[in-house]
This record gives sequence, structure tokens and C-alpha cells, in this order.
Amino acid sequence: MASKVRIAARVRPRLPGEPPDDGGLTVCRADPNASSSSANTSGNSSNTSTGGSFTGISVPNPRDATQFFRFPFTSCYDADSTQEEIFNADVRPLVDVAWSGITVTIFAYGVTSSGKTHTMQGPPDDPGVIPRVVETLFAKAGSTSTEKTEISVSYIEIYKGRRVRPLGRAGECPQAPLWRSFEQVYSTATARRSVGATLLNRASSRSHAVLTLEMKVRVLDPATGAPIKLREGKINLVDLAGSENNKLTGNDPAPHAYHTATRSSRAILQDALGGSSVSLLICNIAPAARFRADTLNTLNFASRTKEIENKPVVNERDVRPPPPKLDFVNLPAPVAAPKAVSTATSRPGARPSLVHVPAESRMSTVGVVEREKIPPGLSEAEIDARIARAVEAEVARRMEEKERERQLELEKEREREKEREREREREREAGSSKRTKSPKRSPKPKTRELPPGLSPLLKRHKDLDDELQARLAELERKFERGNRDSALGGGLSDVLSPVSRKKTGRAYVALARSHSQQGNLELALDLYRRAETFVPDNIKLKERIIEIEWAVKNNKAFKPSPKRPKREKKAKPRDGEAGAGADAETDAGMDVDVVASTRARSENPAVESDDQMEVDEVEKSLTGGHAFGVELTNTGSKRGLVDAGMETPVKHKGKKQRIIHIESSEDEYEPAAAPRKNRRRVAAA
Ligand SMILES: Nc1ncnc2c1ncn2[C@@H]1O[C@H](COP(=O)(O)OP(=O)(O)OP(=O)(O)O)[C@@H](O)[C@H]1O
Repeated sequence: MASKVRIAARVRPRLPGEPPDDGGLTVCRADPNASSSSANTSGNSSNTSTGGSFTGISVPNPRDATQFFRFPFTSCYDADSTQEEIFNADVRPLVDVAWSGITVTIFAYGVTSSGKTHTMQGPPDDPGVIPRVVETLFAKAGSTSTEKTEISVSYIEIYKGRRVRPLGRAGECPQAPLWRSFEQVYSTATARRSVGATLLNRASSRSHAVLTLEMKVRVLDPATGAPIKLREGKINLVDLAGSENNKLTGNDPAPHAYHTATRSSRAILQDALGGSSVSLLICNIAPAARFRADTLNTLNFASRTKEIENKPVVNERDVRPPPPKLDFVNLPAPVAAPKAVSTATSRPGARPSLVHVPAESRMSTVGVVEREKIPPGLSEAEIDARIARAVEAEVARRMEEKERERQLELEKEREREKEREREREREREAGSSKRTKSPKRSPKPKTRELPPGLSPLLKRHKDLDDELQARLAELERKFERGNRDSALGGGLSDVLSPVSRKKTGRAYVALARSHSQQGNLELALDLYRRAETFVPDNIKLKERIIEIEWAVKNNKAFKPSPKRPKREKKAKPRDGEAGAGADAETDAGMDVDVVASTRARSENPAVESDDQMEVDEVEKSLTGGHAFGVELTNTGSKRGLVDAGMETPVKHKGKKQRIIHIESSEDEYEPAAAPRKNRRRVAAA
């Protein structure tokens, strides 16, 4: 808050020997209760005007007595005013201000012999501002038990811009007896003050005197007596040297005394005029007409000064002992792992604490534990902040640990992938080498490539297996129907001729072998067993069945017996001779050795080498032939299989036959070698 410099003007009485007052200078004091101003000339000093609206000094123009200069001030005192009056009205309030922790500066300004020293110091029987201030301060210091005050006093003299000497210093003055000590010091100091004889005032001072009273007021805690607050106030009481013109005094050439102040005194003045001090300028005025010009200068200076704004600062601070410093270096170390937390004192299933707590001191909650471990004197917020920091540090540490583990796992996975890639590369190289050296042993070619000697039909038609499956299923149905139709319910083999049984068996063997080569051992086994029903005496077939049963049971790959070297066909049997002895020998790739009975092998060399022929033979034997009165025909461009379910009446050898045409091209079913001849033989059979 801004505070303008207060100005109090005081006109001293006429001194003995001075010429009578010319009555030109008037002290005006406003009376709030008066409606109009009135002039009142008092005593022997100066004119006083009271009751008006103006408070200040009215001075006639030295060059024109009919003109008056009016200088408004905060307060004005005439020659009849007393020391007490000035102190109570303008100074005492400032003592309270200083007591509250603000710097107060009171200085007297005026021409020599204007009464500055009288106002500030005063005679012993009429003490001025300084003694009254000191007395008031000491009185205040001893008036309360809730405050403890230290007052220090310094008094210095400054002459022509130089600090001459300390006039005195009093130490701590907490008690009234020290007042007497101060008086002694102050009296000695004032006696020492340089006094130079001047032409105008033989007792006037040509130096500045600065008395500083510093107070430290400690506000005590009523309960404990300990200091809570500390206020540091200061009062600067300055008795400036005469501001008169040098022509008159032969003293300081500067028009204003504070221009010649020392650094310390200049600091005081700067603080008083535009600084942080609350200031009071007592403008002392000599009433004599001969000082009128200097009086005007003094009043002008005072008028300018009163426009100066200060910004007082309260010097007060909390002096309670600070809380003990937290030793964050020795914060509880975060728990290294959940297993470090004692399970004996933890709640069952509770999440382990992020904050390390010794097992013996751990309680049900983290907060309780932390409060027990934290030094006393911390606020709730500080405790929470400390715990939060510890938790954050632990979380960050765990996240870093997780990230490291993740990176490590990724690295391991990359290494494993590289190892797998190397393994695959080795396998590829090994496979390539095997294929190069022994392509027949390579598993892939074995599945893709048909063994040599298989029917060309198997090589030509990739979907032969499906077709065979479908046709076998059809045969199964017809077989079942044949069983039902047979009088005694016997198997198909019972109604077939021996040749047809063997051919049918060979057809099953061919299919079984095909499936076994493809790895369908269970299906192959089933087909072998069916073949066995047609050729029950075939030892090789029985052995093959046993081998495959073992392979299926033990989940092993089946390795067929080495193929029998192909034998030279001795003689091609005539048509119609493919009956009983046709199972003796077959082409390679067929289980001729299985199908053929030992009895027939030597007697009837193989005449049938076509898988498709054998399948057709099976179908013929199952669906038509002698058992069902159905027979294949070679009429038409397409070869057909007999199906009782689809009737196409044709005449063949005088008999009505039901012929069904497979919806396939002839190429698909045309065997590679002599199909028509074979069909004719079948038909004959
Ligand atoms: N209000 C007053 N009542 C009675 N006497 C006064 C008053 N003011 C000043 N005097 C007398 O006037 C004389 C000069 O006063 P004082 O020494 O205080 O002037 P000054 O301004 O301090 O002069 P200097 O600058 O030379 O020190 C003194 O003898 C003093 O006693």
C-alpha cells in the first residue's frame, strides 16, 4: 500500500534578540467543525489561522508583500505548540508503525536555528521526538509478556559528507533500567556533536545526526513460550544540518543537506523518500523576515516531498522451528520381489506391497507401516508424497525389469528361430542329397510316383482312387444284395466260379496294394481281407494281411515284400482260357504272387495284366455274370458297367440285359493295352 510522506510544519517562537515578527507568515489549521476560516494571531511568534479548510503555511512573496504563497501540509504547529503535542499527533502513531515491523523515518529539516534540534532532541526539561520515541519503545517492550523485544540504538554524526564518529550505541534494552543507560549514551552523544559557530547561530549544528532504533519483536506462543513470529522494525530519527544558503552560513554548499549525506545516511533518506519507509518530515521554520527566502525554499522542498509515495514493507516472518529435513537418501528400499514380503503378516491373497517393509514391522496396510517408519513431524501430505514417490520408483523399476525380460525372451526366440531355420536347411540339404543318391527311397517321390508296373490307368487318372472307391462301394452294395439274394445267405464267392473268385480277389488285391502304397493301410487291410474271401487258400495273401495288421497295430509304415522278378510270359492263352488258371501270373505292380494260388501258377500263366480289367471283372462278377444274369457288353462307343438300378434294355446273345453307361469318356476307362480284347474275354468268361 502506498504511503505518501507526511509533512508537519512547525514555526518556532521568536528568539530573544530577534526583531519583531513582521506578521507575514501565517500558520493555517483547518477545523473540521468550523464553517469558515478566521484569523488568529497568537502571542509573539507568528500568525495562526484556525477554523478554515486549509492546513498549511501561508507566506507572503518577498518581492510583493501583497502576494501569498500557500503550502498545504499534513499538520502545522505554531510557536505555541508543545513537544508533547507534536509527538502525540504525528510521531507516536509512527512508533506503533515501526513496532509492527516497518521502517519509519522522521527527520527535521529547515534552516539553521529554525528549531530542528529543539524539535528532535529538545532540552532535558522539554524532551523532543527522540527521547519520547525511545521512552515509548521501551515502555512498549516492557508492557507485554507475549512478545520479547530487543532494541538496539545507534547514533552517528555526519559532517560534510563524512561519518565523523559514532555518537553512541546502546545494546539490547529489553528492560526499563536500560533506558537510563540510553539516556547516558545519548546525552554524551549529543554533547559530542560537532557544533560550529556560525554567523547566524552560534549553537547550530553543521552536521547531520542520525539516531537509529532497531527493534526485534518476537511474538511468543502463549502455550509453549517459543517464538512464533519475528518483526523487525526500525525508526530513523534524523536531525539534518541547516538547509540555509551557504552565503548565510558558510557551511555546506549544497542547497539541501541530504545531498551531502554519506552512503548510509543517503540510504536512509532514499528509503524515506520513495522507498519502503513510512516517513515524516518535520519542516522547521524560523519566523524572522530575514529568513523568508530560505523559508520559502524549505517550504518548496517540503511541498515536493509530500508528493513522494513510499511503499512500506512489513518485515515479519515465521520463526517456528522448521520440520526436520527428510532423509530421502535413506528411504526404505523398494521390495526386490514379492517373495520378500512376509506371508505370515500379510492378508491371505493380498497383493504384495510395492514398498519394502520388514516383516516384523509390517501391518495390514502399507500406509500404517509407512507412518510408523517415517520420522515424526511430517504432515499427512508429506507422508503421502513420500509413499507415492517410493511406489512410483518401484513401479518404474519393475517395468524396466519386465522390459528387460521381454527383450531377453525376444532374443531367445530369435535364436530359436534361427536354429530351426538352420535345421530346416540341413534337412533340405540332406533330402536333396538322398533324392540325388536314391530317389526311390525318398518318401515324397514314393507317394507321388506310382510304382513301376502299376496299371497305366493309375498313372493316367489322378482321381482313380476316388473312382475305385465309388465303384467298390457299389460293389459292396451289390455284394450285400447278392448275399441277400443267395438262397442260403452265403458270400459272393460262393456263387462265383473259381475263375471269377480269383479275378475278383485279384481286383481287391490291386486296390489294396494301391492304397497300401498311398499309406492307407487300414483301407488296404480291409481290401486284402475282402480279397481273401475270394482266394482263401492264398498263403501270400494271408502273410500280407498279417504284415499289414502288424503295421496298423503298431502304427508302423508298411514295407511290401520285394517284388518278384517279372517272368516271361510263356504263352498267351486263348480266349476263354483265362478262367481257372488266369491267376497264376500277373504284371508287376500287382500282387500276383498273392492272388495267384500256388496250384494255378504253374498251370496257367497270367493272361490278365490290366488293373482296370480286373476291376471290371470284379464288377462283372459281383453285379452280373452268372449270379445276377447281367453281363457287360461291348456294343456302342462307351463301355458300361452293369447296374441293376438303371435299366437300359439291350439284347445280347438273345438275352435282355440291363446296361448302364458310365458317364465318362472312353479314354478314361480304356485300358492301355487291349481293353476290347480283355472285355471280350471277360464277357466270354
Ligand atoms: N519551539 C521552540 N520553543 C522554544 N525554543 C525553541 C523552539 N525551537 C527552537 N528553539 C530555540 O531556538 C534555538 C535554535 O534552535 P535549534 O538549535 O534547535 O535550531 P537548529 O535548526 O537545530 O539549528 P542548527 O541547524 O544550527 O542546529 C535554540 O536556542 C532553541 O532552544
